[in-house]
Amino acid sequence: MASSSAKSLFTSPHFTSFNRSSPSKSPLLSFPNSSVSLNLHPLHSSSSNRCNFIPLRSVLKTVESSELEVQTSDLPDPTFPNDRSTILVAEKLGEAGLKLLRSFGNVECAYDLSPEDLCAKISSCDALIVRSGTKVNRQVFEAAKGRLKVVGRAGVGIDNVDLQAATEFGCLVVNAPTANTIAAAEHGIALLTAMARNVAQADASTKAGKWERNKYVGVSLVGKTLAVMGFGKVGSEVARRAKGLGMQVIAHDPYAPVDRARAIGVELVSFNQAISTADFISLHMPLTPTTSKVFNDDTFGLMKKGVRLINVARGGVIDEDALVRALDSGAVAQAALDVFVEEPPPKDSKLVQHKNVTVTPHLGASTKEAQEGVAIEIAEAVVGALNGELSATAVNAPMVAPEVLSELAPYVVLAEKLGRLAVQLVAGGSGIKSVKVLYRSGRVPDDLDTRLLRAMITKGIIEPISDSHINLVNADFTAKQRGLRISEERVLVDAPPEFPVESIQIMVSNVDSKFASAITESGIVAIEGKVKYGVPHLTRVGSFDVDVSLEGNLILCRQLDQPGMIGRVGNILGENNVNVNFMSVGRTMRRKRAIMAIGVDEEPNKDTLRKIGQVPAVEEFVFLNL
Ligand SMILES: NC(=O)c1ccc[n+]([C@@H]2O[C@H](COP(=O)([O-])OP(=O)(O)OC[C@H]3O[C@@H](n4cnc5c(N)ncnc54)[C@H](O)[C@@H]3O)[C@@H](O)[C@H]2O)c1
Ligand SMILES: O=C(O)[C@H](O)COP(=O)(O)O
Repeated sequence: MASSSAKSLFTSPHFTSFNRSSPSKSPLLSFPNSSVSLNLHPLHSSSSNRCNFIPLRSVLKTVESSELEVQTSDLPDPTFPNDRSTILVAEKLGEAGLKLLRSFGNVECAYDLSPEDLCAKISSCDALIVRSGTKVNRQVFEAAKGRLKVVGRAGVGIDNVDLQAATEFGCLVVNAPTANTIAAAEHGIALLTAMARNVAQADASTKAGKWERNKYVGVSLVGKTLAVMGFGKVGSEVARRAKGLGMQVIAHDPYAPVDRARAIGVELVSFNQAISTADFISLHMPLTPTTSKVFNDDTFGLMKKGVRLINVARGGVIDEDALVRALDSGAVAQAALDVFVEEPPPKDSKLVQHKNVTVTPHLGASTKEAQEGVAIEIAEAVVGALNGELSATAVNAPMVAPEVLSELAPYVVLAEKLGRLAVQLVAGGSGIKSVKVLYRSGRVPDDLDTRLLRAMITKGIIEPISDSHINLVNADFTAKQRGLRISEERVLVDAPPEFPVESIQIMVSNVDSKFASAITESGIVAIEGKVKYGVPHLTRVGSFDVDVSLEGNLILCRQLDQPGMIGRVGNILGENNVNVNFMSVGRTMRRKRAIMAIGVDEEPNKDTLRKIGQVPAVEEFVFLNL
């Protein structure tokens, strides 16, 4: 979205800045020009927020009294106002969640879409909700053409979502990590007991008219050792239940707190110790590059002969061919599997057909209770994200608590405007590589969460000079991709701690400036701002103190400090119908040099700017678009 004001700013350097000692250079940096937009929303990049804010409590209230039916294909209601968000639900979701979503936006339920159909639909959707059966890959984000703001995974595992691509496209990914924990743990225990007593095989045999009491003698659980691999939410619930069955439980999890394990009487051990001492091994780790095929020929070789394996985590943590070999050789006596590398697995899968294997079709989360819970959990997360709230279940963005978000609100505006000013002060061709941000605060550094401010500074620096749309999700990634290094320092100062930030200073090194006075004695472009009575102010430019509210646009003007300058420049602006909203003068010494900072509501035309440049005492000036 290129605005004409931004274009004229960047393509008319002669009239936007003027420097007697060093004539202005070419337009800013070498990136394409783009929009000038301001937005507090951490996900939306344009200033038009498509969603109306509805507090979640009132959404829930609406849901309770709603009569809406669940339908499998619910095209957007044409009577809905156009600015409602469109939410595509691509896999079956519990009714309570659907109702909550419908009370907020246009909901289309389209299950079993082919990858092509999903890509075709996605460019008209603001949010997408899936379970484990839909691959949300890079093609989906590309096809979304920037509209998709949030992907909601109605469950825990996010291995079917390309998080890197989501981040690059500035799309938030949220999941529903808690509502199906018990269901998955109960399914793990169901598989453990069913496998130990051959329930599935005996059931099939009996229904086939046989009576095979000797063939299906099982093994007992009491006193046996169970290794829980991955001691997270599901793993620890499985451990708790297995202890109730009289099993010895050990666990392996490199990241689990020892205290939590100790509290339920579980010993955390190494990977090798866990798999070599266990009679039963239950898998509960996520599928990641590190855990992919971690159960393979080598590791099966380390296990006790005749071990029994349960997997309700992800098929990909097991090398399935190796498991077939281990089952054939008897190294693994039995396996009970809910999840597979490919889902559904091929009909002739040797693993699925193996006589010592019990299988279910990824049913771990499939209880009525869990599905309703997951649906509500994901609907709340998606609605919250579309409303600009940062979800507690965000997977690819820093989580910022709502109270932090609200107290930082005015500083977020300040941060973006300072970033925007800093980039415009840099002379064309300089190329910004290194930016240092200094936060002065009355709070100890650990008490100041600056991730949101850093993201907004990045947005301010990059958006005016590129096509990128920056939000909290992709700010760090985009900065890195452009070779822009943003370092931060927090300094404790004597200021009231009830305000999170006293001042924000942005320093850009190794660049020329189109306004030489913005360069400090140490040769860096530096500006500083503060929030005063809730309004962002520019308080320092280079070595000059100024005080101008950051609203509208800004003219910085360096002149010889002499009487009548404010009147002269003010007159030129007034004669040309440019309204001055704020003005301040900062000087180094009486009757030496001064900087005049003038806030203007309108963008002065070229002629007006030329007239300011022609005032004899004016040494340099720059027009900056906020
Ligand atoms: N079958 C189902 O329907 C179903 C239902 C729910 C969850 N799941 C799957 O179960 C798994 C666990 O879910 P959760 O909710 O407990 O997640 P969780 O994040 O609470 O727990 C995962 C645990 O695995 C640990 N871990 C990570 N890498 C590990 C490694 N290399 N070795 C050992 N442990 C490692 C983590 O530290 C964490 O404690 C996920 O893969 C999830 O997708 C499946
Ligand atoms: O990771 C999960 O939450 C489970 O595997 C459940 O997946 P599902 O939503 O496809 O049942």
